[in-house]
Amino acid sequence: MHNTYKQQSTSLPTKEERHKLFGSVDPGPKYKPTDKSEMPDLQNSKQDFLFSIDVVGINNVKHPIKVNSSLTPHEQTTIGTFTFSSSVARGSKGTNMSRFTEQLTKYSENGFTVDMETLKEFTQELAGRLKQNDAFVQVEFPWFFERKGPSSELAGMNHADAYITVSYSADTGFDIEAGLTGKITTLCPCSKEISEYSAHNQRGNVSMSVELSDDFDETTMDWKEALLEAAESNASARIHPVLKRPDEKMVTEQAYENPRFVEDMVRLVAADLYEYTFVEAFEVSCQNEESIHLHDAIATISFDKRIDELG
Ligand SMILES: Nc1nc2c(ncn2[C@@H]2O[C@H](COP(=O)(O)OP(=O)(O)OP(=O)(O)O)[C@@H](O)[C@H]2O)c(=O)[nH]1
Repeated sequence: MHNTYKQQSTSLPTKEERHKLFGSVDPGPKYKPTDKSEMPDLQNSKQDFLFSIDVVGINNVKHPIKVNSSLTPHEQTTIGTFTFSSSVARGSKGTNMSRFTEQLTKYSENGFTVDMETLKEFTQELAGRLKQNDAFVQVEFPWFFERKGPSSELAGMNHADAYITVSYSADTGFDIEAGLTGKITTLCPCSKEISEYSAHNQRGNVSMSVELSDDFDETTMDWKEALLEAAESNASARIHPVLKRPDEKMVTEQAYENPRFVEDMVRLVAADLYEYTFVEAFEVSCQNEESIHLHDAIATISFDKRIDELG
């Protein structure tokens, strides 16, 4: 099969000869077992290895995933970037790293739909597969959603970067965190105030991490849409893939009517997250890519409703 696209050439040495030319050698004698049952299992050796390990595993694992969404498209295939880990006790040498990707493959056999219930099941099962009391899974993915121009209603695709983390412990159960970074337009209030005309603006990156309440039900509420709305509805303007002139005029004027400092952004988004009943604690950051500087402007607020009080 592979020969069908190869040019028949007599002017070059054969491929084997070429490999030897560049240093390949014949295999030497081999004495170590090739049967798995006869191979030493170093990572499972038991001894006092001085310290327990908090986190051991693999990251930067890219895999296709399916994501459901309240916005169009309601189902999409995107790329998940996973981190898998667990702790390892002082008396064990290491983890069994093949089991992380082995389980990912099992879940992917019929298409891996990443939602919180499935990830909880995945994480608990992973702890069992690793023979550990705990496991941790994080998946980050670009989440796509349709966005229409405000006047023309011409649609295009935007995306935000979303993540979910699930920590499982046989003793304490699950901890779930979700987050989203969405892009927005901000127009500088100072620039608007002091200038005879115009105002400089920025592309802002609003990053939100939320701890979800125990009774959060993903089947009745899409947390991705809620976080995106918290970022975009408080911005000077939303970002659009397709804008005709009437759209552009509306977006430009809307930004001028709603100027925002980076501080304004984090405070306004914090207010929305504070009002969301499904959020127990949150962190919101904004990073504005300045158009009149080479540097960015940043601000962050952290708030835990169980501990912190307003005022
Ligand atoms: N524990 C550990 N494994 C590593 C590390 N780096 C690579 N590995 C690889 O992890 C793989 C082995 O995974 P295991 O799950 O222990 O393989 P196994 O013992 O055949 O699998 P089980 O039968 O499920 O126990 C090998 O390919 C190792 O080389 C490391 O830093 N620590």
